[in-house]
Amino acid sequence: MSEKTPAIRPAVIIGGNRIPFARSNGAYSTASNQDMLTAALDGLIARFGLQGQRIGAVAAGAVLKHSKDFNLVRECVLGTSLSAQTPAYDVQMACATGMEAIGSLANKIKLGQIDSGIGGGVDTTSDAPIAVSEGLREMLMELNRARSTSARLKALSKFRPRDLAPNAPGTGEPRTGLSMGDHQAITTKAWNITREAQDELALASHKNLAAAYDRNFFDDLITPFAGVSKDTNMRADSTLEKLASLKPAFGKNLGAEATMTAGNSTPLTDGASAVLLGSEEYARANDLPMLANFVDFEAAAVDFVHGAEGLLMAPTYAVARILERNNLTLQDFDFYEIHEAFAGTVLSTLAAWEDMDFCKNKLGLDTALGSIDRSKLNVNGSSLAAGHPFAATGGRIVATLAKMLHEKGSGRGLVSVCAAGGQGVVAIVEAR
Ligand SMILES: CC(=O)CC(=O)SCCNC(=O)CCNC(=O)[C@H](O)C(C)(C)COP(=O)(O)OP(=O)(O)OC[C@H]1O[C@@H](n2cnc3c(N)ncnc32)[C@H](O)[C@@H]1OP(=O)(O)O
Repeated sequence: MSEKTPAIRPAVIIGGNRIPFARSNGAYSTASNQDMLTAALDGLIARFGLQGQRIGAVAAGAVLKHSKDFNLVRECVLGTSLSAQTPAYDVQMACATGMEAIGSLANKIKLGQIDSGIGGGVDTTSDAPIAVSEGLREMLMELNRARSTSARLKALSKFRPRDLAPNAPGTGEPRTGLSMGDHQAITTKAWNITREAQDELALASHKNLAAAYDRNFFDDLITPFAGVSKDTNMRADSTLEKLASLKPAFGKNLGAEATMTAGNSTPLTDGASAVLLGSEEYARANDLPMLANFVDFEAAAVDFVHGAEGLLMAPTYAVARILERNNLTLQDFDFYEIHEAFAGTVLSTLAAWEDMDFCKNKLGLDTALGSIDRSKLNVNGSSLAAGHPFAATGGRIVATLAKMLHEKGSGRGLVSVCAAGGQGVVAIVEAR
């Protein structure tokens, strides 16, 4: 190490805040990304007394955003009581946005570049950006440039009624045209994941989330927003019988083998989250709690376009690499937070880690990573129950896990988040 290389120091998770997540076109149907992320930040600021503070950096993002939100996160910061001298930037890595934002801030803290940071994300599918068609855009741009009546008429003459059809974003992968659910249906079938196993995982997610609310676990992690105080997708009264009765929503071409339903898939969701990180010195100087250390994170990507791997399987690769780098085994964890994009995603991921061929031939390991103790998986519920506002999920998971580790007083947690485009980000968090 050269004399100028900065020393690596711990990045500490101080705490988090999110607004309750709401099903799309429901309670937050008139709220914008800016409204929701600002609310999540406001709650964090109030909880930790950050009013007027210049934070080292705020990093967050949204998967779906309007063009007017080109500087979304900085605009949100300006709408809060943080010092206006707080720099902010947008991050976008599909559903791994929140993880990537938090990880990049943790690295800056570790290197001594900043003392404090707020990472998170927001998304709304209720206020999804609807773009005009290419034909209408070209006509409007020409009209805008026109300097004479004849030029304006010429531009207007190019209008075609069909150009009024709007372009709304979908959950389709641009390179394959398949929805993420249809991609997962292929993977779910390839790994022989049964409908029953998916429904059981979905039910456990709802029951675990409801139990966490019942023991007031979320009291210092969530602030109400727009009259909502709990995740609106949560169904504490869901049953295996009801889940078993639902029709397939994805992989319908698989006929009797189509196992993915609205009950074992995440719903489209609106929401926002924020997590405060800092150095130990910052936390001590500001009399703030230190819940856990954000130890390390790793990203991976797979070639799903040519069918070499399932769209949402990148975390299996990232986990193999982060374990090796940290000299850990898959069993060295007290909690596993595996984002439930679909129940089939979690179960395919677990099956892959248990599979000798996959671990040897795909992950390049000597042996299988093995199985995990399922009683340590998503113990306070996950995305199937809470919902999944794409970029906000990472912040929800990191804040939840840090609090779980703090309550336990020791141990280590593994985070795994899959993302569109065949990507994934995983992380290790440790109790202090
Ligand atoms: C983005 C990334 O980078 C990576 C990722 O995370 S990938 C994941 C991205 N997310 C997605 O792709 C979203 C996928 N989800 C969807 O598109 C939609 O939610 C969906 C197509 C699955 C379902 O939509 P929908 O038809 O509107 O569902 P919804 O009406 O709520 O539910 C259908 C039925 O299931 C029932 N149901 C749903 N969940 C239930 C539960 N847990 N228990 C009991 N019943 C349930 C509902 O009550 C409803 O029943 P009825 O017909 O009797 O009223």
